[in-house]
Amino acid sequence: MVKLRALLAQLPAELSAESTWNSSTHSALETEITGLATNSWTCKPGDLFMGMPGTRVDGGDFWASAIESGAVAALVSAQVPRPEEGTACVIPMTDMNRVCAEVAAAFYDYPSQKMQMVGVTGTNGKTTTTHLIEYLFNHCQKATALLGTLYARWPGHEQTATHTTPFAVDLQQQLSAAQKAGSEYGVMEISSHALAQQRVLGCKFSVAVFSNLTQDHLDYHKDLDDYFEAKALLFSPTYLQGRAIVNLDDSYGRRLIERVDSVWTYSTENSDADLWTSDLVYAPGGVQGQLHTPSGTVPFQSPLVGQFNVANLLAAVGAGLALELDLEMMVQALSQFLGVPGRMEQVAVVPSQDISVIVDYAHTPDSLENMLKAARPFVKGQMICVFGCGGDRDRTKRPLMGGIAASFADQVVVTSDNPRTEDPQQILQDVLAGIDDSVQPVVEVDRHAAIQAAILKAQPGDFVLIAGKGHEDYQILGTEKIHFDDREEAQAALKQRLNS
Ligand SMILES: CC(=O)N[C@H]1[C@@H](OP(=O)(O)OP(=O)(O)OC[C@H]2O[C@@H](n3ccc(=O)[nH]c3=O)[C@H](O)[C@@H]2O)O[C@H](CO)[C@@H](O)[C@@H]1O[C@H](C)C(=O)N[C@@H](C)C(=O)N[C@H](CCC(=O)O)C(=O)O
Ligand SMILES: Nc1ncnc2c1ncn2[C@@H]1O[C@H](COP(=O)(O)OP(=O)(O)OP(=O)(O)O)[C@@H](O)[C@H]1O
Ligand SMILES: N[C@H](CCC[C@H](N)C(=O)O)C(=O)O
Repeated sequence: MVKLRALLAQLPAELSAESTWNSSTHSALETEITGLATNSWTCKPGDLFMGMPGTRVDGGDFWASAIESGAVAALVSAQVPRPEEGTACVIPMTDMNRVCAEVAAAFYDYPSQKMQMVGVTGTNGKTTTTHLIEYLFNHCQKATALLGTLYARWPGHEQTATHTTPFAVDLQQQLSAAQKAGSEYGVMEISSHALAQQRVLGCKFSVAVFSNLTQDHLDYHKDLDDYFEAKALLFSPTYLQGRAIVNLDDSYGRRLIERVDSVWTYSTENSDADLWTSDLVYAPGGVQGQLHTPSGTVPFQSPLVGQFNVANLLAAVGAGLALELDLEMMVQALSQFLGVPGRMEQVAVVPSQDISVIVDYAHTPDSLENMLKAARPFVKGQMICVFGCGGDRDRTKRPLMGGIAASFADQVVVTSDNPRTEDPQQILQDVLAGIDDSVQPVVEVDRHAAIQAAILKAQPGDFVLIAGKGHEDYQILGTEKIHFDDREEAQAALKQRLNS
């Protein structure tokens, strides 16, 4: 608990829109704040309400409802109409995103600065790399918290995540709980949205990883350069106070290297990098080779498949070495790390089936291509790709993904992903626009029927790759969220196949 006056005193002066307090502010300033809220509906007595400007409404306009629910005071954008003096404590501020992050970090007493933090950004690979880091660090006896797309977890605790990077209040609350539960290290996925919206402000990172930048989120970012600039923020002194670990094989990674002082590069094949691999042998059971690092060269083996996963493990080992973890111990742990739910996850039934079924979270052009290329060497028969594209998200990636599926798979089944509020048929048309007329994809708007058809029609030796939803256990149709899990759907279809 902290008095409002003490909390506000920690904010940079330029965030206050007015230099003097009015009389209703004075009594609130001496009141203890017991919690923070950014939603008027969930505001509790003793909370400080922060009204966030959104795309639909300005949360600040709901200060009256927050105060009625017991908020001690409200911080709002300067343009929000305020009450008459003496009625309620509503304080105008200049940049609510920044205010929210700074207040949250101060309220929870800067938890990230009591841990060694690793931030991972990039279009693809964040979830896999953060899981690898968590696994390697814990294997080296370093209690580590993980915050990302799937969940937030630390010793003795796990909760499902709603966003890749939590909003500032949840983020600081989770870091504080993780630190109090004994986490000495923390690893986080950091989305470009989070950086653009300053959700992570107040966090300091000892290590920041850049995996890659390819097309996604052009509904939110103006263009790829704008998307890159958002990701590059993580490597500025505002956040990074240690070493950058950057993918030398990625063109935006090479651009980033020019901007950072302390950097280790990694590459799956380029010996100019600080961490790189050679003598790679890929097999259905994983990959093995030589790992070259600033701490020496060692043989390694991993059950993960695909060249992109070699890049992910290089990034994870780099982060560990930057924090002085033992190379031999990390390499030993690599051989035991089996993967992440919904990433190249094999679906199997008993008795064993005559086809392979893989569920993967590829939902960008680059990851779809990587996934199909990684699987190809192991496909005896035909490679069948079932996929769709999310609604209310980057539309320009749809035809690109259609073209990639048609080029790299033998059969394409175009279906729905999470249509959200868009017309599902229109999304299918956007995907089909990228598929050459000579290809004849199966088009089935119902994802359940699409998965079932692909699995039932597959011939012995075929590979069915179901892309886009990975670990997700829901489907968003309109504004409704229903239970839907690609792995369960595939299992049911495989059982039907065995019984038919
Ligand atoms: C584009 C974007 O980031 N939008 C976020 C934004 O939504 P919005 O602009 O529609 O919000 P709004 O409805 O106008 O409301 C504004 C504020 O008023 C408040 N409010 C509203 C009504 C009311 O009665 N009372 C009240 O207090 C709301 O709580 C909110 O704080 O503010 C909302 C609440 O803070 C967020 O939930 C929402 O994220 C949406 C759900 C979202 O999907 N974001 C995605 C794109 C995202 O951030 N994704 C990245 C991952 C990307 C990756 O794959 O790399 C992530 O980090 O997860
Ligand atoms: N380093 C990589 N480069 C390219 N593709 C990758 C890489 N790692 C994983 N992929 C592919 O991208 C998909 C998503 O991987 P992952 O969940 O690790 O990425 P992410 O960055 O966390 O994605 P998101 O932020 O959208 O949750 C995987 O299922 C795989 O197909
Ligand atoms: N974090 C990503 C996930 C996309 C997953 C895909 N299944 C979809 O719904 O488009 C996003 O919000 O763009």
